[in-house]
Amino acid sequence: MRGGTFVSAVTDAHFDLAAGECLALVGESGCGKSVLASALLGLLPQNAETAGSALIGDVDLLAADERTLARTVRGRRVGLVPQSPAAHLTPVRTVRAQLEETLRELADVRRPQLREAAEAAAERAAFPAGHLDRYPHELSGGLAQRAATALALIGDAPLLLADEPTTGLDRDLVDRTVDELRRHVGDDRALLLITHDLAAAERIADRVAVMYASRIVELADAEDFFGAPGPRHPYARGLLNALPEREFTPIPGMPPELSALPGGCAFAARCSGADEACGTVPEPVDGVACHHPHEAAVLEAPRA
Ligand SMILES: Nc1ncnc2c1ncn2[C@@H]1O[C@H](COP(=O)(O)OP(=O)(O)OP(=O)(O)O)[C@@H](O)[C@H]1O
Ligand code: NI
Repeated sequence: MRGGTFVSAVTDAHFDLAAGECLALVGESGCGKSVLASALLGLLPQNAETAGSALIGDVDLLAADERTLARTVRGRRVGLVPQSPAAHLTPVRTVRAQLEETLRELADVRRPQLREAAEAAAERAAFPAGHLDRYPHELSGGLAQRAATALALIGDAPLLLADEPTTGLDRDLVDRTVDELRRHVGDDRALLLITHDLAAAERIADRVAVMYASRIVELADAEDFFGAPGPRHPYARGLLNALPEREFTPIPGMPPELSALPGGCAFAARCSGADEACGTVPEPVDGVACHHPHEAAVLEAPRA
């Protein structure tokens, strides 16, 4: 940033994602989810600094040059449903033209099959055929979202990043969209689903990663996380308890500024269980970065 300050947008993120698996990445607005996705596509701003590696097969996405990223990675090995589809669609071309171009480039479809293939691609993302000849500015937010999903599915990429793919959709369309993403993943592709919609995450995720103030603070099996024993990190527990169908109690306070992170655990200021141990950054143990995690089920004492 100007003035020599830094935003620590993603810190020590460590996870793997197998073929056939869906990992949901959840966490408060501004915690670093989209920056993490941008890093995997080589789409960070020019002045961003990265360290570490992100491997897909033998390609390190953080080290790959622009030519490799443009020709072999984006769309082909890593697909993206962008968070702001209206800003990613080409404003001066119709949805049909963009679908057809993508089909030509990524799936090698040629005339005369192109028209039918574009309609089939639109259908997969519930984009109505009657709107295919519209320009992006003529679409509602939800329609732009579906156009972006249709485009992202075409390349059959082994890794699909879906950044809030259900924003602006009604519940039944949310379910339909995430089910389609899940089906697309099948047994041989992987899905990183970034979402604020915990019900959507519960519906299709195998594992859940919870991010707080740039760090992944919990990585858990979806079944354990949403069912019993529930989340183990106090922030993750608070996130679930804030749901209307659960306790409907918000987490008090606000997350810290990523340009001025505290020295220790970033959640300590909002945590009722914090003590002097929380003055240091907790190392992840069994997927949970907390000094006082809620006990895992197997460790829980039998009830009398
Ligand atoms: N180009 C940039 N320059 C400076 N800071 C940035 C830039 N892009 C993102 N940030 C900052 O990085 C942090 C993480 O942003 P990010 O967009 O990844 O959040 P997010 O978790 O995706 O939030 P949301 O749920 O609202 O989409 C934020 O503090 C944001 O202000
Ligand atoms: Ni985001």
